[in-house]
Amino acid sequence: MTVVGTPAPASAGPAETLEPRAMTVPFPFSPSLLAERVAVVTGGATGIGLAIACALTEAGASVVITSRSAERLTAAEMEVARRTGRPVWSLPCDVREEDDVARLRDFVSARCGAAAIVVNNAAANFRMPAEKMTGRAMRAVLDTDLLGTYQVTRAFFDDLRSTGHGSVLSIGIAAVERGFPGYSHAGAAKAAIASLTASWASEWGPHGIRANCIAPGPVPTKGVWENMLGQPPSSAADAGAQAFAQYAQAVPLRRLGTPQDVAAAVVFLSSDLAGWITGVTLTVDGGLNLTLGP
Ligand SMILES: CCC/C=C/C(=O)SCCNC(=O)CCNC(=O)[C@H](O)C(C)(C)COP(=O)([O-])OP(=O)([O-])OC[C@H]1O[C@@H](n2cnc3c(N)ncnc32)[C@H](O)[C@@H]1OP(=O)([O-])[O-]
Ligand SMILES: NC(=O)C1=CN([C@@H]2O[C@H](COP(=O)(O)OP(=O)(O)OC[C@H]3O[C@@H](n4cnc5c(N)ncnc54)[C@H](OP(=O)(O)O)[C@@H]3O)[C@@H](O)[C@H]2O)C=CC1
Repeated sequence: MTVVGTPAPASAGPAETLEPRAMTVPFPFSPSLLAERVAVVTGGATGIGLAIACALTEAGASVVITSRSAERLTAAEMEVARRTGRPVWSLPCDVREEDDVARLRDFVSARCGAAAIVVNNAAANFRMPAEKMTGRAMRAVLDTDLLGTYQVTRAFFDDLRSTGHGSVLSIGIAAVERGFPGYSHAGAAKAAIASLTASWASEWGPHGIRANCIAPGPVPTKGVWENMLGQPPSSAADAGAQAFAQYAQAVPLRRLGTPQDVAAAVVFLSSDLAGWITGVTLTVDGGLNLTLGP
């Protein structure tokens, strides 16, 4: 059984070993909480998406993960099985490509049945000053984060409705209404995702589909290190690691987030425990947004 905040395995790379740990508590949900439910997690082979796939699996769901890399997906299948003792299924899919997304829907349906839970976690990012932002750069991120989220969710609409308890969860970013300096493309995409979520919640509530957004604060995954900060640090003495350690002191709860912090919120919001919660953006950031002023 995995736990929330499970320490990284001995084989983990430097980025994982430097990840700050949550308080270690037993997996808090019943293993039958999501029994008979089928879940799809985009970007589910790494970082936060992998933790979400593990947590949904542990809560009893049948989970399909997807990303562009077949290699990473195969490794993730093994990792989920190792951590949970249960299988997941995977299919490469670029969320920007409509044909890929249609294949994904057919694959999920054939292997597991109608999806009741869709987690839009796939995203792309790179630092670029706003005045240098080309149309191609803007589109690369909007297509992945925003169009991908819309496209995947819409493809599964009939499935979500047919289950009678559909749940869409999209991963945003905490305090996005303040902008995202250096990443204006990702900030715009994530802000739009919060609006999409509210529209879906209103339009699809009568169909029994809930739609919510989770907005994490900083979670030092390998993806963040590689795409936003350069190479992962080689040791805790590395300047990047030191900067993160300092950043953690600004957080009221005095630590950065872990993928498991976000995954626990996903399991709760996906389940009937949250059966009357829809259209919300839940911030998961240790209180960091409270320090940013009015
Ligand atoms: C607090 C933290 C919050 C959030 C965290 C995360 O999201 S973590 C998630 C982190 N995970 C990830 O990010 C996942 C991995 N990321 C990726 O796969 C890529 O970043 C991608 C999907 C954006 C590439 O999309 P693609 O194959 O369509 O790209 P392309 O090659 O066709 O280029 C299109 C245009 O984009 C530009 N441009 C592109 N890349 C860079 C760059 N590195 N550098 C600079 N610029 C870049 C470039 O201008 C190019 O136009 P040009 O100059 O040719 O006219
Ligand atoms: N870590 C953090 O501090 C924060 C993260 N977030 C959000 O959390 C989510 C997960 O981030 P994190 O785990 O840190 O980073 P990762 O880089 O580990 O996760 C991003 C995932 O998206 C997948 N992906 C990227 N582009 C595509 C695409 N076109 N089609 C399908 N899959 C794609 C990647 O897989 P592949 O390359 O194989 O396609 C990767 O698995 C993202 O939505 C991110 O914006 C939000 C706030 C803070």
